[in-house]
Amino acid sequence: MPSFQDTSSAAYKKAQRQHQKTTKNRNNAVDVDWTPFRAAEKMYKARFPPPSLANVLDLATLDNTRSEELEAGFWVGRSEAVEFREIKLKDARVAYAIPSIPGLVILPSFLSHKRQKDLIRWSLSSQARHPNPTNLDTHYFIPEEGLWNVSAHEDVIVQPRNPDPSSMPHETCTGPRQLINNAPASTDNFQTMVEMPKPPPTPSATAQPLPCSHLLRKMRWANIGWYYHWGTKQYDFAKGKARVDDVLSDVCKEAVRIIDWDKIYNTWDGLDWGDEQLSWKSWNENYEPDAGIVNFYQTKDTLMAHVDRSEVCATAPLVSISLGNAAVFLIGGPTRDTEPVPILLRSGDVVIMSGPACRRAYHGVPRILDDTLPPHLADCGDEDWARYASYMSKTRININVRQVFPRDFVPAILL
Ligand SMILES: O=C(O)CCC(=O)C(=O)O
Ligand SMILES: [Fe+2]
Repeated sequence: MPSFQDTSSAAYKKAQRQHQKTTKNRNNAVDVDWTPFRAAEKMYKARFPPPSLANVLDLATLDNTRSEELEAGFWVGRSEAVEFREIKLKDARVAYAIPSIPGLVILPSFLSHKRQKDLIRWSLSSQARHPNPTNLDTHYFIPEEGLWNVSAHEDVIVQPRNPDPSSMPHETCTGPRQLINNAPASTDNFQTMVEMPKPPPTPSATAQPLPCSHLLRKMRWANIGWYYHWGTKQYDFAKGKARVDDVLSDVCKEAVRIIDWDKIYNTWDGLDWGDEQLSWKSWNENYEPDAGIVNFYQTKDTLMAHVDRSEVCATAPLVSISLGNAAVFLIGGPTRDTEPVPILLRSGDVVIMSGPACRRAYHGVPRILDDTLPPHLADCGDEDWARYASYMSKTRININVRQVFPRDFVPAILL
């Protein structure tokens, strides 16, 4: 048993004291915003008592080749925690569908160890840099080569943008991603969305000069493809589109193509596909990712419940790649009132969120599980990997890739 779960250990007692100190003056009034989703988030987020993972679906426990990885980390869930359906992939491997969430497909350990390393390298050294915005660009003069590449040579001090403090609302650059309820995008409101002003975000008045290595720990996201405007929660199509890297695009297409979507959707009638009726029949041929985000989580970071509804296509697969430390992922239904299913996502796992129900399901990441970096990503004496291993020891990366438009919709802006 890990020491923080052993009630007689010093580590447990220390956590208990800390918990008592921080909760001493807390107002215990009934939380008016209480929902089943919020309750689950709170439970998995808690530092004390540490959450039990007994109800968390951990598909890695079914795979003997992952036992070393499971033994190296403290946190393990259960394969019996949630009902699933096994789906044979076209290459004889298996994926898992969750009957309560139509369109959710989990491909455990889909990426080889080498591919995981390649995508971690790509995230930090190729994607989190100009011309792709990151959360830090608004607030800091980030060097064009990106923080990762610059700090390989010298831990230079990065200067804040220092705006006129009297002219803007207070905003910080490090907190969790701000998630507000935006109207879902669709082909009907596309033109209105394009015309809506997208003012640049305001730099923080309080950002201090910081060394690259320190700022890297504050990096939360890097943009992929179509530029996302966080202020309006809409894509800023007028800005054009950055290239989606071929390697990433190929990984995502491979994940979508290896699934026989008939096996997924044959069992589900009654889903409301709107104008995108039977669109899954052609995903194997025409799925094409063109936008996304690389999420960087440090072990204390969380991602609150949200729905990704900025894409004009509301049903095409969203491919979500997990790298580094493991996490608890929660996914529920169309409101926060649906009790979410907890799923343990480990490095190399791919999740596909597809179809009208799953793409509109609330989901979030309440917990990054510390000390779960798998042995194959740890420092192996390879000089080139050592810096990645050190950064990844406290990090989870999620590459979240989307197709913005339905295949038969060609917006005027693209003509
Ligand atoms: O980190 C994850 O697994 C999910 C990320 C996510 O939901 C998002 O980027 O919209
Ligand atoms: Fe999401």
